[in-house]
Amino acid sequence: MTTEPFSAYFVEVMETEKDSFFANPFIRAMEAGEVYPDALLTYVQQDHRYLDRYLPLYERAYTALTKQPIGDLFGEDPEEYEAHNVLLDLAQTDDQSIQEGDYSNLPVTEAYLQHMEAAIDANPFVGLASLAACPFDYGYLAELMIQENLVTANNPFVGWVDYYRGVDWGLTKVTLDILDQEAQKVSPAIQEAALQAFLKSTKFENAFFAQAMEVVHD
Ligand SMILES: Cc1ncc(CO)c(N)n1
Repeated sequence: MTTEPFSAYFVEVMETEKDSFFANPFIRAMEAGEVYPDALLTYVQQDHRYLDRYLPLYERAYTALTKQPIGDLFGEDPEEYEAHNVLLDLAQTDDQSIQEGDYSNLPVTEAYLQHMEAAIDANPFVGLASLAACPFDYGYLAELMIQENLVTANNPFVGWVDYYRGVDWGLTKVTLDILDQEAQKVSPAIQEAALQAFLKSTKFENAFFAQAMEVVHD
């Protein structure tokens, strides 16, 4: 056992991966305050699908590890409508198409969800680590974007960044606390598998932004 909490590795992963997030065309457009309506709509559609499946997966891993019901852990806006609406407003569209659901999952969306599902099936600790990237990475990136003045008050995306800077910390903290506690009960091999699952999810997070931007160039 190491003296560092298990979740400290997640910070290390993001320190390594952050440059590739900031090279991502979707993030670069955000920093530049450039609005690509098709990319934003595609992102929100895919994210709506993603969260619909993510939330039950999270609940599965959470209850398997803690033996507790999920309660109101997801808070008041589990589908993240507030954040999505910032993007839909910028794209000058309402969310009708999203609610009607007349679109399919893009490959990264599907692959990312299947990765988390398989991780939970294999082991709930590994599963929760794979699920942790979702709140952790957004919180980390949003904080950095504000701290480093990459997105400032007059940037049209500042509301989106502010949302993830604040709201996701609740779920992040609970998730990291569980992982830090459970890490002490699992083998080094399972810890390593969990770290790899988190890294893979983080790479999917980057690809998830990128796939939305690809529609602009179609
Ligand atoms: C794909 C993805 N990752 C992370 C978040 C943040 O919850 C989100 N809404 N969507």
